[in-house]
Amino acid sequence: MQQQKTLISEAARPKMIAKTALLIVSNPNHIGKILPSLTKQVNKTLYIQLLSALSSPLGSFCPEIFNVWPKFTQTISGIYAQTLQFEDLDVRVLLSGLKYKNVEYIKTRQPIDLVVFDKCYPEDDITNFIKTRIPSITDSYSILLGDSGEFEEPTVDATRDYNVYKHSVLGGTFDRLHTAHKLLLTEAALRATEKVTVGVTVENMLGSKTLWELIEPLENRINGVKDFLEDINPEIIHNVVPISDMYGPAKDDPTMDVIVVSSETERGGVKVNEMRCKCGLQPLKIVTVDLINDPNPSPHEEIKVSSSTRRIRTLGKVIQAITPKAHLTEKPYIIGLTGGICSGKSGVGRRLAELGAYHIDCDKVAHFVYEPGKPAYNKIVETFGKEVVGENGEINRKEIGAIVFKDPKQLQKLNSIVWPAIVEEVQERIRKSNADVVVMEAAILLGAGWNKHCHEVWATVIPPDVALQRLQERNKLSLEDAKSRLAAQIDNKKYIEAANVVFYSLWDTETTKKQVDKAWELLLERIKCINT
Ligand SMILES: CC(C)(COP(=O)(O)OP(=O)(O)OC[C@H]1O[C@@H](n2cnc3c(N)ncnc32)[C@H](O)[C@@H]1O)[C@@H](O)C(=O)NCCC(=O)NCCS
Ligand SMILES: Nc1ncnc2c1ncn2[C@@H]1O[C@H](COP(=O)(O)OP(=O)(O)OP(=O)(O)O)[C@@H](O)[C@H]1O
Repeated sequence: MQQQKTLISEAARPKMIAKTALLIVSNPNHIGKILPSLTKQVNKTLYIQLLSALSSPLGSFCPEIFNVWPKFTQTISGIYAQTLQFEDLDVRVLLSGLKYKNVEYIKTRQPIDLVVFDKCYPEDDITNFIKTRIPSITDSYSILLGDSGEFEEPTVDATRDYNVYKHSVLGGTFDRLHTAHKLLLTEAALRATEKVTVGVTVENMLGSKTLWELIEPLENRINGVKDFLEDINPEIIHNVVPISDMYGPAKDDPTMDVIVVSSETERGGVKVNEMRCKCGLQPLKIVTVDLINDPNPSPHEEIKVSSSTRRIRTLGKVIQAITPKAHLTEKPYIIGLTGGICSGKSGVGRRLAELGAYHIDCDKVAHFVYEPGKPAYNKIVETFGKEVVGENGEINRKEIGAIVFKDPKQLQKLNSIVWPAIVEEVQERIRKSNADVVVMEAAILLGAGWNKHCHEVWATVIPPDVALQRLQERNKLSLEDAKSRLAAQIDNKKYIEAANVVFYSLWDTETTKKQVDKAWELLLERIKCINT
């Protein structure tokens, strides 16, 4: 039989990057050796199946620990720990082969287009294995073979309790499902013979979290948890429900046996039990998982792996697909930059100008079109009367503000004069600039509907309490005045919903600059793709 010698190396790379790969592992301790090159070949999901847990023609090992599922916790934590630095890859360690004897098929929800073995096997055996064991394989799959797999006995912590129960429970926000979440869910699945219940926090529990506005909608978070559990252990029931307090269904469900927490939420587990006692129910067994630390936290990021860090890392990147607008020409590429008062728009605009964009501040353009002899001047005087003209012949903006801010109809009239004049002036400046990239900065971008003139919308946000403080300091306003200015604008969530890219100027200006520099670099790549 001919031995296939392909190793994971530059030469052996399949031509296409796979969306989903399945790694069949005989040595879970050495996955870290394969991952750096493997992560260049797969860009979405990496399933991991321990070969040693399968009855397989490629060889099967069945040491004593495979009869007690929760003993896998340490092995699986070890596997995930080796994947931590590849956070863009969705890694999923499959449990069915571990929990149930004589499992023959490796079932995955995503179709597999690359199969990787950490060891060389005869070619015929591999082909046969793939055909008979992986029903979700695509027609055009590729194979890679590594050379790190010789089975090593997994380590087991003899002091831990490895009991299994019918029904396990856990809770969380589960925003951007990360490695620590996956380990908690895995522990819950390993402990349960029949059912896992997961409580997912609803919006009223999220307000204190960093960048809470970027937390995914409840439905997405629930679906993320369900999808993961269905992949790793489809054989048990997954009951994933919204919770609006820290107890969720765990406070009064008599069928639950065990709650899985981390060392930071252990106290929550104890409180759940206190509540159960009040309801006359048995306390839940508490299984505590250690905290997992982030391999490379930056300043302002948490030491532990966390969803907040993942949210921070999206700043400057595209968070919402960019819809092509057929009515816009490819060049210049126009970015609409918007955000609330004192959110840092001007700072971001200035940095983009330093990087090479043609920056137009629409506030300044508005001042320009009000000037005597400029497009809006005569119409404003015709509409609002000579009273709005000051002694110097210029429009008195305070005077006109007093008229329009107490009467929405008058405001609408003013906007219908000034907005088109601004757009016309902006377009004229863009034409003259001959720029490749234009940044059109406007607080009212969304309200005025100017986003239709932009290829992308970028938004700056800060928490309302910080905006309040900055506004008082910068504009020398009283607390009351600053509050009413803030109350009049749309909230951060609306900006974020409309934005393709978001900046958060909460920290020092250097951190904001880094977000902008990243956004610029990624933008240039995008535009290059469009132009080539
Ligand atoms: C109130 C709760 C649910 C809110 O969840 P939280 O916002 O903390 O969720 P988050 O998505 O951040 O984390 C979910 C779970 O993963 C754990 N976790 C998060 N990061 C890490 C990490 N780096 N390492 C280990 N565990 C981690 C959390 O401690 C938590 O147990 C939670 O904190 C809690 O008190 N849980 C214990 C009680 C419980 O489970 N109640 C609901 C039962 S249905
Ligand atoms: N990253 C940052 N860290 C600390 N302070 C900042 C940061 N960015 C901006 N600021 C401060 O916040 C205030 C508002 O910034 P800036 O003027 O850029 O906001 P803006 O969105 O353009 O405001 P407006 O629309 O109200 O004119 C300024 O006083 C600025 O110094």
